[in-house]
Amino acid sequence: MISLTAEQRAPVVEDGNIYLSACPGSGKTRVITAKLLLLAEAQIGSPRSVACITYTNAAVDEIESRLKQVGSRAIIDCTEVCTIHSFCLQYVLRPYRWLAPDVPTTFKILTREAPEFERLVEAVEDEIGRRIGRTTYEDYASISMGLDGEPFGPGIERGLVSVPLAKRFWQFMRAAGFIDFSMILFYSHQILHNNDFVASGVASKFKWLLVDEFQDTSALQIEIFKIIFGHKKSGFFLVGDENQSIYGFAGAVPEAAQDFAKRIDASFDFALSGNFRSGPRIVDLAESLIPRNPRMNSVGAAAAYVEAPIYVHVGNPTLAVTDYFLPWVEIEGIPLGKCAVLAPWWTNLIPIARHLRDIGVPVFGPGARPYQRRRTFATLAEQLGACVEQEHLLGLPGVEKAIFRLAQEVVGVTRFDVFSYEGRKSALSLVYEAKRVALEHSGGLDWLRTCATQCADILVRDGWLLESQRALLRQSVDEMEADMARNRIDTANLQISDLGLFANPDRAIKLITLHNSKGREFDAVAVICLNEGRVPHFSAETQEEFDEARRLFYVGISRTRKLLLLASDQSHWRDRPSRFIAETGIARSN
Ligand SMILES: Nc1ncnc2c1ncn2[C@@H]1O[C@H](COP(=O)(O)OP(=O)(O)OP(=O)(O)O)[C@@H](O)[C@H]1O
Repeated sequence: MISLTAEQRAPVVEDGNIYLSACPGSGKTRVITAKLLLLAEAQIGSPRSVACITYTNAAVDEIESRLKQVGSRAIIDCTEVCTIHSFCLQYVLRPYRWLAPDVPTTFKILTREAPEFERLVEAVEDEIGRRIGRTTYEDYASISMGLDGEPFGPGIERGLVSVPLAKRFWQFMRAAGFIDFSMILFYSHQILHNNDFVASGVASKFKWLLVDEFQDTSALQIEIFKIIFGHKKSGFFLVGDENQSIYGFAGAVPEAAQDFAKRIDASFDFALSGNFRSGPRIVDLAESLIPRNPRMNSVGAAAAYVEAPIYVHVGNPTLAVTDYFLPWVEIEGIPLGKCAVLAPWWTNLIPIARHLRDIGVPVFGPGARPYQRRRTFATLAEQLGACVEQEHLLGLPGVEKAIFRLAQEVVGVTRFDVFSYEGRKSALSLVYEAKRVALEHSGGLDWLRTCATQCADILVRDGWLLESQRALLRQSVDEMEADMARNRIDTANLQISDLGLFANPDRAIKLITLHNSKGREFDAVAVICLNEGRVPHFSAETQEEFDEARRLFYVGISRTRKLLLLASDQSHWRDRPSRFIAETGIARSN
């Protein structure tokens, strides 16, 4: 069974709809898993299930693996752990696509990483004779379809993508047989809203819906939940932290989340205030920034962490990492793989990643890869690079996933049989070949070139690639080389282990944006670029925008267990440290 504290157990054993407010590090995942087990056990023998809807695929994996450790087969069969997008795909959009005529018949999901994404953006920009700028792709990637079917998001707000252009992009997307993540929600909502029998079917299937990170639920998701709730067959267990709501720009509406909880008459009597992650000095700092009621406290092993947070104001952000953070983690004996540098934007992280790589510090994050991740051979090469170094074969599932992705991208087919005996044999052949090639070519680039040719032979032989596609991997290595030349990488010194690092980042320091750090934890964290104009962003005008920036800062500082370094710098607009530094009351230490 899962061990819980009294405050964790209380909402688990309570009946009825609940909105659980939970502080950072309070074990939300543990509580949700315990609740899921309890509710699913009651469904054994009935056709109904319990859905647990989480924010990311990583959270799905974590809950599923915990379930497998503690739940019986019969219980697990009564659960469905998924993101809201896969929930909608599985129970609404795939089975009832014919009720949404705008959705292509056999649609695929367009992600930012798919090569078609950039091609479609280019087609739209071509039409108006505009050249692709530094941020064009990201501007398009930031756009979502709202409840009313209209585009919204930072790209629109900044005026870089007009509404007609966004709609043209969507038109091209659908014509090419794709929809994006926001469309999954939009069309699912449309189907549920217009077709009572579909909504009733979903509500009948799920006795309970457990929703994690409820504070960042978008208006569309809430409308979907409202429809399901309207059938009066399903209960809701909502878990969230209103102080960690950071996705307003992407459509999250914290007040709408609270309104929904009130509408379903959820009990607000439960709160988690024990933080198992961060030491008391870090908790005090977070409390100065955003006081909670009840107050957050360090509990368990975290209560014994003694280090106080440090604040520095330096010449540039890289110095904060090299001159303060790295020496500190070394003195404290914290492995690099358990450290993270967080910044407001990924563009802040790129020069730091490059510098750290140049001085031999293994890094994982934006700008760390010397070539573009979406290159056809990149993922498989990285997985194989990781296996070359290992005696054991724990990297095999990673190789299988890479073959799966490759077949999907290149051949355009979904080959689940990769995860069978045949796939395992191919993966093993690739690993042995990669190891053999490494004996002959120890330099990263030579290894990459030879491996691409040999791997293509194996993949064609085993039927994962077509004969006509044999040359693609080798061509992809040429593209990777061109990327590296553009990035002025010293390819003569590229090691196989440099490639392997991206498949197996355990020993690398993580460079992450504040937004992407949500839900993660590290032993040591440096939050950098804490200047006015960055946090809060210079475009912030309304109180709500300032409040969201404060919450973003709060998410960042609450990711660490032991060490916290905050840094502002002189390289930015007016050099003024973020107002939130003063709000924490932390003294200037240099
Ligand atoms: N009852 C408990 N006993 C011991 N450790 C616990 C307990 N509950 C949670 N923890 C530990 O606390 C840490 C934080 O848990 P978790 O990651 O679920 O936090 P969270 O509430 O999701 O945090 P955040 O919202 O900040 O992401 C984990 O390392 C977890 O193992």
